[in-house]
Formats: sequence, C-alpha cells, structure tokens
Amino acid sequence: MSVPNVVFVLGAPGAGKGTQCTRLSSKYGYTHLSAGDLLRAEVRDNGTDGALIAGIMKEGKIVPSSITVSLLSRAIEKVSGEGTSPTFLIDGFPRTRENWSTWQEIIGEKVNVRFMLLYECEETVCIDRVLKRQEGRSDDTDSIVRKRIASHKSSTVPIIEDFRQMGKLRVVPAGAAVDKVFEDTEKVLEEINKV
Ligand SMILES: Nc1ncnc2c1ncn2[C@@H]1O[C@H](COP(=O)(O)OP(=O)(O)O)[C@@H](O)[C@H]1O
Ligand SMILES: O=c1ccn([C@@H]2O[C@H](COP(=O)(O)OP(=O)(O)O)[C@@H](O)[C@H]2O)c(=O)[nH]1
Repeated sequence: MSVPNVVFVLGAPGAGKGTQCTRLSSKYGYTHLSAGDLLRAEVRDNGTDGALIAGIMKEGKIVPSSITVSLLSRAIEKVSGEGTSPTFLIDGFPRTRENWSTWQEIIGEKVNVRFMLLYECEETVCIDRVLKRQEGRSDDTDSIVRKRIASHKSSTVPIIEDFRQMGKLRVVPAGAAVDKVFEDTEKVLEEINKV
C-alpha cells in the first residue's frame, strides 16, 4: 500500500478545525484524528498519563510531545491496519516546534506530510465561538481559553511560520460562515488529489 498522506490542520481554539475536519471526512472519507480528542480519551480512560494530561490541559498548556506523538502514532497504525483511506487530517497538531521534531523522529517517513492547513480567524471571534460551544469541555471557560490563545501565539505560531517558510502552509480565512469556509477548504485540498 502507498504511504498515507497527512494534512496537519491548525488554527487558534475556536477557528473551526474540528467542524471542517468532520465535514471533510464525511464527504471525502479522509480519516480525522484530533490530537485533543486523543488526549481527552486518555484522561477519560484513566490512561497512564491521564492525570498529567488533565493538569496541563486545565492550564491551556501543551502536553509533552512524546505523549501526543505516541497516541497519534498508535491511532495511525490502527487505522492503516484496517485498510482505511490513506489520507489523514491531523487536527490540532503540531502545536510546537518540538511536537514537529518528535513527529519526525517517531513517525517520519512512514507518512507523507503534504502541508499544513491553517484556519485564520480573529481572536475575538474564536473566543466567542469557544464560549458558545456546547461540548461540555472543562477547558472552554473564559480564563482557560485566554491561556490557550496565549499558548497558540507563543508556541504554535512559530511552527506555523516554519511551515510557511518551507512552502508548506495553506491558509483559509475562517471568519466566514461554515459553508463558505468549507468551499475554500475544498479548493485547497484539491491539491491532495493531484499527483
Ligand atoms: N465558520 C463558522 N462560523 C460560525 N461558527 C462556527 C464556524 N466554524 C465552527 N463554528 C462553531 O464554533 C465552535 C468552535 O468550532 P470547532 O470546530 O470546535 O473549533 P476548533 O476545533 O478549531 O476549536 C463550534 O461550536 C462550531 O460549531
Ligand atoms: O497536540 C496537542 C493538541 C492538544 N493539546 C492540548 O489539548 C487542548 C485542546 O486542544 P484541541 O485541539 O482539542 O482544542 P482547541 O484548543 O483547538 O479548541 C489544548 O489546549 C492543549 O492543552 C496538546 O497539548 N497538544
């Protein structure tokens, strides 16, 4: 089987990553893996690092790369073994330069990272969306969302800029209605189906 394609999907909390990935996976059969969901599942299932992860998420900080990358690696291997679609949308990762270097060490050439898709959205819009989101997430509070936005700026923007420098960043404006953002995303993802 060919090496799976990977698209990293980034954007500030509330930019609409999960919403768009869900729609893309149902229309195109891509496999959506949310790093945040994998971490929350570890907490819920009382995994080895569950307590550590919960404490970090409560502070809006970033979980150590070794934990996140091994969860992603396991999820990719599991899905690949099922013979499912070889295109993965990895939502909410890499959030730091260190996340990316750990990914390269552990997963590296097993997959083909095509590009990073960035949902760009004004901070006030993102905060408003997170606070109205009804998913029962304990980190969707005013004070924690501000910490998450701060982590995004200090830790995630540098790795986004690295992808821009590598010519591997595709930007979609995310302030518009869901359908419009989806159409713009589809245009970007056409690239995946070529070559
Ligand atoms: N383009 C949009 N316009 C308005 N609301 C949106 C849009 N995209 C997502 N939302 C809503 O905003 C909230 C955050 O979206 P979500 O996809 O969970 O963001 P993220 O995964 O980036 O944190 C959700 O309640 C979602 O329904
Ligand atoms: O690669 C990742 C992805 C998520 N998180 C943690 O999980 C939280 C929620 O991330 P998610 O992508 O689910 O939600 P978002 O903040 O984008 O709404 C973040 O604030 C981080 O604490 C992390 O540490 N590493």
